[in-house]
Amino acid sequence: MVVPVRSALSEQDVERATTAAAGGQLLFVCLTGHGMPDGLSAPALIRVTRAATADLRSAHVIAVPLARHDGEALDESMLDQVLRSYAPEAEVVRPTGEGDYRETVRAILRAENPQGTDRGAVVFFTGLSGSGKSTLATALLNHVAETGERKTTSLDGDVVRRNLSKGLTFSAEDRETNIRRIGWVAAEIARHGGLVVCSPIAPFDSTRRDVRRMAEDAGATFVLVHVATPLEECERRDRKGLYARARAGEIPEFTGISSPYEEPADAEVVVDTTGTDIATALAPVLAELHQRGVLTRSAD
Ligand SMILES: Nc1ncnc2c1ncn2[C@@H]1O[C@H](COP(=O)(O)OS(=O)(=O)O)[C@@H](OP(=O)(O)O)[C@H]1O
Ligand SMILES: Nc1ncnc2c1ncn2[C@@H]1O[C@H](COP(=O)(O)OP(=O)(O)O)[C@@H](O)[C@H]1O
Repeated sequence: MVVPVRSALSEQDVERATTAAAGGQLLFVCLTGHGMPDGLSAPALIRVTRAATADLRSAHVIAVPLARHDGEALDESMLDQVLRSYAPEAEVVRPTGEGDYRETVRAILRAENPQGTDRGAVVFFTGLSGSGKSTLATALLNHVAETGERKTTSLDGDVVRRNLSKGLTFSAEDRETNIRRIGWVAAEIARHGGLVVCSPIAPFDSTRRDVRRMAEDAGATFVLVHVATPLEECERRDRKGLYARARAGEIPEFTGISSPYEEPADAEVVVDTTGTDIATALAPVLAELHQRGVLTRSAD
């Protein structure tokens, strides 16, 4: 009997396979190639399969790096060939995943898929220069430092450009490289359970969506915050005098003046900081983070 495995086996799956094998050999084939394991990493798929079948005497667990292709029919026929090459005469038992999991399997699934504040998270502020991204990011980081609930990392636009992205320009290509680097680092930190607060301009919709995908593929919660303070207000603030210089033609490709900012249509939170204090502007961000389980504690 041969069992192709793409996700955790339930007790009922194992029982069905054992009954069908009627004392004969059982071969569990973990499909570990790209796109095959369902919601698990390849090593975790092997571990849960070993745990689910630990009590079986005549069972073997092997891993086959068969990757998912474009069509279901092709995937099925490749799988069929693979199974037949390992066990030419064997009947195939397909698991349903329905039923209960053994405690050892559940423990692995829990560790692989952390929930609540154990789960990594990326809070990504985007908006024009002077919109309030750094101020709100700092306020959020201070809030979390005060509650002591989670470990945090800040990836602020200006700071990243002095370190990780030193030497990059403000061309569209370099901005994209800059944001992808932020996304990659953020996803790696979040993969290990950290809370990452990013605050670059990130003017392009497609790059922001890529960053969301990177974070979510790392198993993290992603929250996009559009700091939607209008250009007129950012320009009125002109804290660094950059808008005046951009208007005077001294800074080329300045966001909002001579370089585009694509407003996000997929932001979880939108805040306009015009005429509001910082705590008021941060409130909807905190509400979203509490609602998503990223934070649970309140500052006193
Ligand atoms: N041409 C041009 N356009 C926009 N911004 C400019 C430019 N040149 C320098 N600066 C300063 O760089 C900060 C933005 O850097 P980012 O890395 O966040 O930008 S981007 O996401 O790569 O588009 C931005 O900082 P913030 O004001 O904190 O947003 C500016 O101070
Ligand atoms: N409610 C608010 N939230 C955030 N910033 C505000 C608010 N009201 C006024 N500001 C001011 O706006 C400016 C925003 O600057 P900054 O946070 O550096 O923006 P960015 O990082 O988007 O360039 C700061 O001088 C800040 O004090």
